[in-house]
Amino acid sequence: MNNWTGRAQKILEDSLSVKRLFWDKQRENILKSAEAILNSLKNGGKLLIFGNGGSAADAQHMAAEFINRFRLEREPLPAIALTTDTSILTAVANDYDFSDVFEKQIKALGQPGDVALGISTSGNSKNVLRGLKAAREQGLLTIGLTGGTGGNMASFADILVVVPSRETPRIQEAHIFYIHLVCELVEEAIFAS
Ligand SMILES: O=C(CO)[C@@H](O)[C@H](O)[C@H](O)[C@H](O)COP(=O)(O)O
Ligand SMILES: [Zn+2]
Repeated sequence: MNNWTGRAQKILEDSLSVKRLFWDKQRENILKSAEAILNSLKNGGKLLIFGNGGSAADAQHMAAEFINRFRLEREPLPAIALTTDTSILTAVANDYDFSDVFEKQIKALGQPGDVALGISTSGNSKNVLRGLKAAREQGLLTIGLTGGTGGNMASFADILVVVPSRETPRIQEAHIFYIHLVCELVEEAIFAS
């Protein structure tokens, strides 16, 4: 049998310390971005979320929490993951380029006052950067959820939320903490009496 206990323990410790460091170093940006989402929703805006691979799953996960419910019984909140319609994704990628898949949807669906949340651990996925750029040009508030150096996301994000790690899986584990934290804070602010 493999002796995985030590290795698993190390992965756990790394994951915990990245999350702790994330909170310690990025508290201000985390809370500022949650407030921006809250203000948008309170004023009739919506949240558009996008990313690749694990971050596409995170985008869908977050949209589901907003539309269905998180911890409170309450009315749905408007959020759309731009990662789910395979007809749109394949048509745009096939006819144009994969780097256009989020930009086109932002142009079609984004309204001034909405929030665009682009998720990329490297901060360098072209389609995510193009989505954020289009969102900014269209008057949306842009949030970049990233890791490491933040890559090129700083150029297109009004608020940059950076997980201080260079390990994609550890960054993603902190991203899901961020997503649940934002859902919980926003839901309580709107619905808890
Ligand atoms: O979940 C993982 C790795 O943990 C992968 O699916 C990962 O998300 C994909 O390789 C993405 O394409 C990486 O893109 P990005 O985070 O650099 O924007
Ligand atoms: Zn992953």
